[in-house]
Amino acid sequence: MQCCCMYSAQVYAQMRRLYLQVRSATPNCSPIFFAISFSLKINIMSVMEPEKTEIILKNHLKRHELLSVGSQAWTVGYSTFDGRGLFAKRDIEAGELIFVDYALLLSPRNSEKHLPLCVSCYKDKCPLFSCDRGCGLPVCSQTCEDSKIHVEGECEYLRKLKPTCGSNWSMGLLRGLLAVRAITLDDEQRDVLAALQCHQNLKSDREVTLLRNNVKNAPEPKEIDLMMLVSGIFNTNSFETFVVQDKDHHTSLRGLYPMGALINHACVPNTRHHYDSQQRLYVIAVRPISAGEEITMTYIDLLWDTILRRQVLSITKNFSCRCKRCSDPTECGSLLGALYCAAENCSGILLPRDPLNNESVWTCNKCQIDIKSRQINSIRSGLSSILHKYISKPPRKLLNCLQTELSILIPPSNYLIADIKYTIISYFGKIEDLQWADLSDDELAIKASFCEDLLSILNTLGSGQCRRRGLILYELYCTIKEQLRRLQGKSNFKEESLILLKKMNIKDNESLLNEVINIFQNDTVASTFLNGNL
Ligand SMILES: C[S@@+](CC[C@H](N)C(=O)[O-])C[C@H]1O[C@@H](n2cnc3c(N)ncnc32)[C@H](O)[C@@H]1O
Repeated sequence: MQCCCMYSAQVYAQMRRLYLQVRSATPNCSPIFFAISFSLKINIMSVMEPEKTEIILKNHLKRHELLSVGSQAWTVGYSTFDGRGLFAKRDIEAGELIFVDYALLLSPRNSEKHLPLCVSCYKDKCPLFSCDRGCGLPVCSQTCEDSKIHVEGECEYLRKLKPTCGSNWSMGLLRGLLAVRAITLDDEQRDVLAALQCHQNLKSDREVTLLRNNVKNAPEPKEIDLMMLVSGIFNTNSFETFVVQDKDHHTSLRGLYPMGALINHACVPNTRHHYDSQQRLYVIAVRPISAGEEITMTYIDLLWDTILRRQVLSITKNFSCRCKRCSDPTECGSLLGALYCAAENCSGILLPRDPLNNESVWTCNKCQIDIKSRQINSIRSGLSSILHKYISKPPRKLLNCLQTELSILIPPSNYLIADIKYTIISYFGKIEDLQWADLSDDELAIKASFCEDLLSILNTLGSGQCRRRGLILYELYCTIKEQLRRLQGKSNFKEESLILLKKMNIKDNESLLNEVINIFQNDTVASTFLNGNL
């Protein structure tokens, strides 16, 4: 879902900004807010029963000729997480495609940051003009203006409402497009919509207001009800999807995928997902899944610690995660949340006694001292603000801070350290002034060792063939390729290459690339950064 990983330096920087915003915003959230959300109970009464849901989902897939894809290894059932979920009907192998889903609704994101773009092809790097029919939306070509989906959908409805923008196109209408598209769904599509969960407090009038502010005739009350319902369903279930424009550029959209919307979140999920060029959603097993096991995906970042993951899920998705990883103080042995013990001369680490309780004390594994949650929160806020100061520094400076100050303050297993390592591997060899030729041999070795550290965290978590593994493996592959290239002129090239690969515990570099290719097959976004390797 929001996991949504992209991989250009520019997009990574955007992700970081969002991440830091969330991170700095969460400590200020009222404890009452968390108390309310943490007391949410399993509510199986408010959702459609599994059997009926499954019939509707199958009809939806049939309509888009996707029912036979993936040999129907799934079924719908009640979940121990909340409501319904998808379950394996038989054993599923690692790497197996479980299903392909078609978006019931696609919409541009409603913030100006992601706009403007053409409402038909979703491209944003082309000149946009107002649709000649007078609907007030931007298009980029005659073909886009005449596309059936546009003409018979939002264009016709908007003209009835009489847009106020005259012969121009309107940013407000573009931002509120989801509300308009909700109205254009046919009966069968509305049946699918009715099968999806809607958190009442995730309903938003944002799109409706944008629409009303930009038309002469207000939508009817029952239309507004439907628009509000769709906003709630979207905010409960939507995925971030992408339209690839060129190697370095893709536009971000929101998509409602009925099958995807039935998958619950786990902090170590058993699937990964990606999109093809028609924004169809592919869900693939990252490890073997046994018959009867729930099929899960992650809505957020695997490398975050429990406190951050649960806070973000609570704020953005309105539920409190109680998965296996969240319930384990060591996070499956990864120690991503560990903090240094503050007691004098103690080299132990602090971990929560009960990670599902926000008020839990934290205990040192050496001196057994107990630290109250209030103190833990202030240590975390302090570390976040220190990191905030460092994270905008140029990557070489950041590396220096990591090796000096930060490594004294934060245990090596902590997610903040993992996060900085990920930032460094994303920049070294990839951005201006830090191209491969600019990196010293030592810097190459550091990048390789950071890749190994991050892969080791993922192995400890048991996250299988996930996308993040693919991204890190690709960085490792490129780094080793450059290291081998530098050895080429040497007389003892063969021996030194073997020593290098042995040190990394790798048979040959091409096997890394093969694993990357395996993970990213058919993934349109990944193919843009894999430089023709797919
Ligand atoms: C995309 S829907 C998943 C399907 C949903 N359970 C249903 O019955 O339609 C997301 C919602 O499912 C619930 N959910 C998903 N993962 C969960 C988890 N790990 N723990 C608790 N609730 C979860 C939350 O209510 C969340 O807002």
